[in-house]
Amino acid sequence: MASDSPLYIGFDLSTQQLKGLVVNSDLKVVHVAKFDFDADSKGFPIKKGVLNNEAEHEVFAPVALWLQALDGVLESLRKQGLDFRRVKGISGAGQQHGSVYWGQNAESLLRNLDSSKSLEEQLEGAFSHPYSPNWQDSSTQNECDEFDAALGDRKDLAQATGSKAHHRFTGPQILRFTRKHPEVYKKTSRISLVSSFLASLFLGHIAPFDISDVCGMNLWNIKKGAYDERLIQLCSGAFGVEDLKQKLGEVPEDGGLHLGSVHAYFVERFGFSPDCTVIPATGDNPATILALPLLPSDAMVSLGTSTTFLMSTPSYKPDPATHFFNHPTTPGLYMFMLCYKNGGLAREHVRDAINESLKDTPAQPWANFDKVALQTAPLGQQSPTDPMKMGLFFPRHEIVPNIPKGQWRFTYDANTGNLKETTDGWNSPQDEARAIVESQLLSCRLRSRDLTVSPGGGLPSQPRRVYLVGGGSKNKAIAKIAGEILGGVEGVYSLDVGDNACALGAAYKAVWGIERQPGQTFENLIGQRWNEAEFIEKIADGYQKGVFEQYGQAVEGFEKMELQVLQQVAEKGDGDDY
Ligand SMILES: Nc1ncnc2c1ncn2[C@@H]1O[C@H](COP(=O)(O)OP(=O)(O)O)[C@@H](O)[C@H]1O
Ligand SMILES: O=C(CO)[C@@H](O)[C@H](O)COP(=O)(O)O
Repeated sequence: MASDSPLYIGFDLSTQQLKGLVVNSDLKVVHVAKFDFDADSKGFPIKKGVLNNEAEHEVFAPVALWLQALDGVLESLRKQGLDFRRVKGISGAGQQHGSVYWGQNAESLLRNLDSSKSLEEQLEGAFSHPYSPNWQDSSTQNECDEFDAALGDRKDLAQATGSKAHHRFTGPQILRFTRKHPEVYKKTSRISLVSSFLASLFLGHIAPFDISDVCGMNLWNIKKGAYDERLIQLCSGAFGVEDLKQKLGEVPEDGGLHLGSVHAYFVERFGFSPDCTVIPATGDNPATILALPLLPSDAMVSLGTSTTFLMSTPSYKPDPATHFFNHPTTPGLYMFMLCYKNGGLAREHVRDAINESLKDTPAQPWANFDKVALQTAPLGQQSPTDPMKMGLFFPRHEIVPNIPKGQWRFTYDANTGNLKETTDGWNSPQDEARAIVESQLLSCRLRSRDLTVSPGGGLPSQPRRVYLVGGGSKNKAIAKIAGEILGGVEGVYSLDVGDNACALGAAYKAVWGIERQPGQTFENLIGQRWNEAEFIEKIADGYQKGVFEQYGQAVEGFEKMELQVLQQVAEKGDGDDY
């Protein structure tokens, strides 16, 4: 490639870090920089990127932290030798659902950014509220109940917005905000999602919401392609519909829209070209499905702080247990998603417990976890007549299903259907390495089975391929178990970019936004340039006859186990009952 050929940057503003990844028009990665919130930030008492108010089940992140991180990542890219003049387009991905509350002076502070000062110095005062509610927050049960009831019940809400009410969704969060901080809400000029916040910084004015990420609010009526008036009415509380609509702003349909040129701050401070164009940033999960030309028969599992299961599909089949979003680039397609709060951090608890029980601190912290997980038989069954061991391991209030934190261990006899809550026969924590991975993946299989089809040849319904992405995708033990449980006729794959899939998807979105021909879809453009042999690697077998069917029986027990736990917590007046 010529030394002045175009480059594109995708940013990923996730829970624990901000990444910036640069690609060329051939989709090859040429630079990656990362700012780890806990390790690299100064002045924020955060842990794993967030702050907690346990008493109210609140989880939130300081917005100024992200300003510090953005200058930090751009500085790292400069040190790596990135020639910013070549960057033709920028897009991004933000952790979903988080909201940023801008003060009255926001537009003027953004417009007048001074390149001799840092973003943090200049914009610290641009917010009416210094914190962004995080997707791990579960403070909004009352508001969720009101959202579910607003259109009838949770099924009706899911039908309209793609999801039932969820604690982390922005609509219930805004409603709670109007009640907890009415004076601050009154002084708020605009509300951004984390994705549109990121785009706003580059633009130097407040960017609109993205057509996919807006579906994570419980406010957008997907089939109507507009805000749902009844939900806006509810969410605006005492402040009125027009006021809220003005705070939220318009939502352009085109995910490749040219929002405008990068602000002079970035031109003067880092050497961007003044005609570098900002393309809408989307949610981190929608961006992840853009990291490759994903087919409707494929599944992606993102093993980040959260575990998410993602598919691209032409069918809109909303259900209270799942999520549907508009596809980030392609009208007529949807993104199907399951999201587990107890993903990476829950697996880390088991990993640490195993290392502790072995009194070992291995150089590769996952070494013991992996060894034990692979030594354990599927479902802990030494022989087919043994009962299956299965459990739920939730150090945090879980989303799917809505169950408060806790641990539950069961045995299940698939022949008799007998399910028993017991720790008998469990060797904890060793048995939990395999059990926690199985638990997360059995839940994915249970909830995605209606979207998968038989690949033919008499094989059972399953994905064509399973792609693993996110921090946990480098773990071969998890990949092996994923293939055994989810299947995948062609196998389990990881992306060459490892845990940077989300930033890569954002960078590809920028390539598409700038280089597409009129009417050219994302799939078409990326599909033509995609170099499969170079970009992905098969890391585990997928469908294996026998074990796949064994896990098929386990799914039945797993469903029963969840229902039993849901009933127990409902009797205690905790959680809810879908
Ligand atoms: N070798 C590994 N095996 C399993 N999990 C891992 C491994 N390496 C990193 N992880 C997990 O990856 C998570 C971070 O994933 P990442 O996708 O980078 O985060 P984010 O959610 O912030 O985007 C950590 O919580 C960690 O548990
Ligand atoms: O809440 C969700 C999706 O609904 C999470 O997936 C967030 O989008 C944060 O993701 P990571 O930081 O784990 O990537």
